Amino acid sequence: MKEREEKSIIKERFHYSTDQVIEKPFNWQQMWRLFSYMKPYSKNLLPLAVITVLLATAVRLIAPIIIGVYTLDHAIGNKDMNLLMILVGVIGGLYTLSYVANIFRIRWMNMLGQNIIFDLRKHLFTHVQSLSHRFFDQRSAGSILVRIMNDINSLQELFTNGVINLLMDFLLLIGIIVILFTLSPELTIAIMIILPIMFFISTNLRKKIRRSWQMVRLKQSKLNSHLNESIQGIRVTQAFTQEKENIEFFDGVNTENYDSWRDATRKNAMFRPIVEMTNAVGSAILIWYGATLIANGSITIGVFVSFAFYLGMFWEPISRLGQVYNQLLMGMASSERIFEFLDEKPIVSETEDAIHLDEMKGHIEFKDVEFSYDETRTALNKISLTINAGQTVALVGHTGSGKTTIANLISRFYDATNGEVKIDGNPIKDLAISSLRSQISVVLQDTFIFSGTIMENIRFGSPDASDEEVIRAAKAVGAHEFISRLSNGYETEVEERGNVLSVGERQLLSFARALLADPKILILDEATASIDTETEVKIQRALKELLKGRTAIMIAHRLSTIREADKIIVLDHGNIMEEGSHHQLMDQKGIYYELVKAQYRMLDVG
Ligand SMILES: Nc1ncnc2c1ncn2[C@@H]1O[C@H](COP(=O)(O)OP(=O)(O)OP(=O)(O)O)[C@@H](O)[C@H]1O
Repeated sequence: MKEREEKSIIKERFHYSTDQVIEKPFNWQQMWRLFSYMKPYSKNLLPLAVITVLLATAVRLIAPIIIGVYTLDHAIGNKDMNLLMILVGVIGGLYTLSYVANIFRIRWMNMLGQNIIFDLRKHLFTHVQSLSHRFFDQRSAGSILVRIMNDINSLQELFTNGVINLLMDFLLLIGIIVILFTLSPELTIAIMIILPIMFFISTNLRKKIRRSWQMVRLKQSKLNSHLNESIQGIRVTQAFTQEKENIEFFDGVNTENYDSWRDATRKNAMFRPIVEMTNAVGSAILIWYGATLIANGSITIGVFVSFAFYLGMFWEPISRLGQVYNQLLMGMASSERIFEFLDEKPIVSETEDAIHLDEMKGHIEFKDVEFSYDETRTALNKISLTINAGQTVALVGHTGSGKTTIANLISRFYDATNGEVKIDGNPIKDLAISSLRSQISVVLQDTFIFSGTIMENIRFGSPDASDEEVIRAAKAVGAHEFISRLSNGYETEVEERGNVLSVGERQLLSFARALLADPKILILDEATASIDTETEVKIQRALKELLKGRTAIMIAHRLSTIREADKIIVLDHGNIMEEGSHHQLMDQKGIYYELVKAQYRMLDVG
């Protein structure tokens, strides 16, 4: 009992919520949208591939008649050796043509498939880059990765083989039916009896197959999300010795993934045998009824042989169409998920006539701004504040009081629910996002370091900066010293997230990165929290110089760092409680005074 309880706790630990199975019927509009990715190739690769398909299909359709009716009935039946030789030559020539056409078909189709996948992945990545913070708040990184990698990969087979097979098989099927009817309508009708049975079985299976492929994607996404989180959080896991529990949870997710695959492939595997069974029934009918027709003189042996050839070919496109249909179903499930992302509009968007502020001054105004991340809680409550250009303003308050939210609204990572944010007198919604953000630098406590060299990391926001400028920025924030001590100095490679650097060193890097971008507005969100006091003093000194001519918003819990700010704004539960300089607020003996006193008391105790 206890064991079961423990297990359920582990099961309850991770939640990956947003990737539900999207249940929609087969959707032609979506199909059309997917195929529209072929459009850029409609003048080169696509027509070339279609021509080769038409050639190969035509050869396959003509060959059985030549072999059956012409060779058997005419040449061999009439012992016409000349005709026989000509026919052998024609058959040889046709097969050579088909062979060459197939080589090119495969080459061109692969190129077409790869190009479409390349375009689609680029489109999706570009789109995801433009999406607002809210989108990423609601999804795990792993589930986004699945869509950009796995879902797009699953379309590869469809575009490389599926689409063209669809055309080829469709043409073959129609061609064969027309030829069979021309040769012997009654024998054709006899064989066709099986078609509806087959159709009925396959349509029933279709729905189940489609749903199970969707389930596979869902489970894969969950597995990916969990993997991503486990690896990123491995240090915490090990510190709390939760490896065993994590492995157990992973086993659960991995098993779910395995089971979903097994279920989908099992249903998938039923398709082919059904087609082959009906093929066998068709052959039996042909032999029995065909023999009767030969006996009563309705058809010749040549027609019978041609029929046998066509029958062999007839089931091939049907069976392959079944496979293509499965590919289509998988493709539909994936494309539904891809299009769901592509249809996601950036919540923060700009108007067509957005203003480009080339020389921002840095005057910020909040007027009755209300904001909530979700419907349940208010993060900011009718906030009004003014920050003059060039001022340094500190935001203080308890955890969760709304400091970062104010910074988020200034960078326009979110839009205010009510009220207005203005920069240099312009409503922020009227500004071009790139012109706004390129003049704002944000330094967060959790600094993101990209894989690459230290030099590249500092240069991240200002790709045109010279090495000298990078070094100057690093010196200005006191990062030069530790960088010089690294094995390769500025050329030292750091891995993703900069795990080889200390938190403080990463912080210094992000300072240099922010300053190099030469912003008009600098937002420092708990930026000096991980830096030792000595370095902080250095940075404070450097900052004084660097903040000249810029508007700065400093968010700090360590109140000693913000004493000299022009203005201190005290927040509580999304409301502004106090506003003024350090001395004014100390005189007021309000919340700020209490916070400062509390910190001094803590220091005294320490
Ligand atoms: N992405 C988010 N989605 C939903 N709620 C959020 C999100 N970010 C913050 N919140 C909530 O909004 C409120 C204000 O958060 P905010 O990050 O602005 O606080 P803060 O004052 O910066 O806190 P801290 O000092 O801990 O950084 C909090 O209640 C927080 O839980």
